[in-house]
Amino acid sequence: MTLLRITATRTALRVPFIGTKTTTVTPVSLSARCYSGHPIKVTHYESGWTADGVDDSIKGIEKYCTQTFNKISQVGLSVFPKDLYDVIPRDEAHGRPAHALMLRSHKLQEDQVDPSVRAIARCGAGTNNIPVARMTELGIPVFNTPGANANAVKELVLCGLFLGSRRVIDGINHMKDLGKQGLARERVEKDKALFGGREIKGKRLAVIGLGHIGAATARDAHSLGMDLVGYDPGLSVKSAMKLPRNMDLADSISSAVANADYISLNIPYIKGTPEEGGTHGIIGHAVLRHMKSDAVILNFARGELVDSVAMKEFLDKGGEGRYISDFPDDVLWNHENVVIIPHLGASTGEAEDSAAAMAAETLRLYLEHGTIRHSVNFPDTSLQEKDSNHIRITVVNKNKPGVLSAITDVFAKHGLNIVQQINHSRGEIAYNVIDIEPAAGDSHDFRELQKELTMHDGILSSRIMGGVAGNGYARNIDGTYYA
Ligand SMILES: NC(=O)c1ccc[n+]([C@@H]2O[C@H](COP(=O)([O-])OP(=O)(O)OC[C@H]3O[C@@H](n4cnc5c(N)ncnc54)[C@H](O)[C@@H]3O)[C@@H](O)[C@H]2O)c1
Ligand SMILES: O=C(O)[C@H](O)COP(=O)(O)O
Repeated sequence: MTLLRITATRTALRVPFIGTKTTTVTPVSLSARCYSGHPIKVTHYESGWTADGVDDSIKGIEKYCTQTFNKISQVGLSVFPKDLYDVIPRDEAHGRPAHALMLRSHKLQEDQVDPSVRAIARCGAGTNNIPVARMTELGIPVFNTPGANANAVKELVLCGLFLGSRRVIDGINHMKDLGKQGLARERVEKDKALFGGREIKGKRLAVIGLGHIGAATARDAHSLGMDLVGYDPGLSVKSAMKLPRNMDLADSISSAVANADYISLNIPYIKGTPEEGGTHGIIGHAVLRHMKSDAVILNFARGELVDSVAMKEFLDKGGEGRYISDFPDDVLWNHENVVIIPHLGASTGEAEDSAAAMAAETLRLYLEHGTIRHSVNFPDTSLQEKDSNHIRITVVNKNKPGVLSAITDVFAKHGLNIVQQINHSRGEIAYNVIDIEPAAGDSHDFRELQKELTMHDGILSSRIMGGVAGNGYARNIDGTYYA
């Protein structure tokens, strides 16, 4: 743990040796925090992740450790400066504690989240592979990368539109069969009648979910001459302004899909049925019965949104309906009116670079400055760094009465003046960024301050920032102090 006792003057912070190890760090390794260019001495409190014991495995680590699940773009990972971050694949970490986790579609288990993990970043949009509700209980922000891969997905949705209107895949497979038999030239003109299609111009597209992907799909479909209807009960003003001007907006999924020739699903997967507030199986019998028998359903959002059995019944009715999906499906995979793609929506170099870079920048902002943006469970929070000798402390607490005043009381008790602070809440959680500026000549016991702060009943964790990277974090796990 960092910063046990600090003796401050107006021009420099001097930290006397108290713990087992002393390091002198310069402002460069302080990740651009502002200590007016004066080197400060930081003492570690190396207790490891037990209340009192010392864990040798974390001694001497003076960088943030970001661990990756899935293959993450090197362009994105290069956002982490090498002097401040070690970035290692999880299966090469050999028990080294992580400060941040980065992943794509890996299904994260709670036991893969070390007690040292301060943040998790999903390089992509959907966070249903992360136990977000549990991370919120543990006070760990989960980030994603809104819009970073939207263009890639939109392009594959457009590809799906064309695949759904022309029997291109069946035709390609047929030509392979004929080629094998040496009959291609002889049969092509006769057999092409088997694979006739229709045009998308003038057809009606229903876009369910008008966020980054849905809005971009609507814009391009408009340029292709399609007639548009959308449904999104949470439509943001920003997204609404990006929609084609003559797009109809429906007040339910059922009314959006009625009369639509194509339906594009672009909504998040949320556990639970629609009746329970989730989106599991949202495209089931109740919605499918409103669809035209030749409707083409494009699912580049999540497989679980569609009730596969209900979809099979719809496709089996003998109409020309089709289902194009980016996700495996045990029921529909070999249906003649189904096209299954192996989750390729975001698999372009551009999208992988952009999502990884955004995730890395977001993690850096949080780890180095305490800033929160693009989080799916924490409130947006940003407090501009003051150009002075301040020390920044962040606190994650339960959003309930009395905790904020308890936090400020601890600072007052330690004779520390808060020069600026911000407190934002979201649902069950609240987050504070607090800057203090010890008066000239004062001596403060930061180890005790952090323990008192963190062990308050309503507090989940705290960080004293600006010391050695990776240190300065303490958690209150069910009344036990981990630092
Ligand atoms: N195939 C892929 O590789 C791939 C890539 C990126 C995203 N996705 C999926 O697509 C989803 C959307 O991505 P995005 O970047 O557009 O996200 P986004 O957050 O920008 O947009 C999602 C929109 O859906 C709306 N919405 C939520 N629930 C709804 C409901 N029940 N009915 C109608 N609208 C609803 C929201 O209000 C929001 O506007 C992601 O959650 C993810 O599951 C898939
Ligand atoms: O939600 C997403 O962003 C997509 O499903 C992409 O997932 P991937 O990064 O595993 O391709």
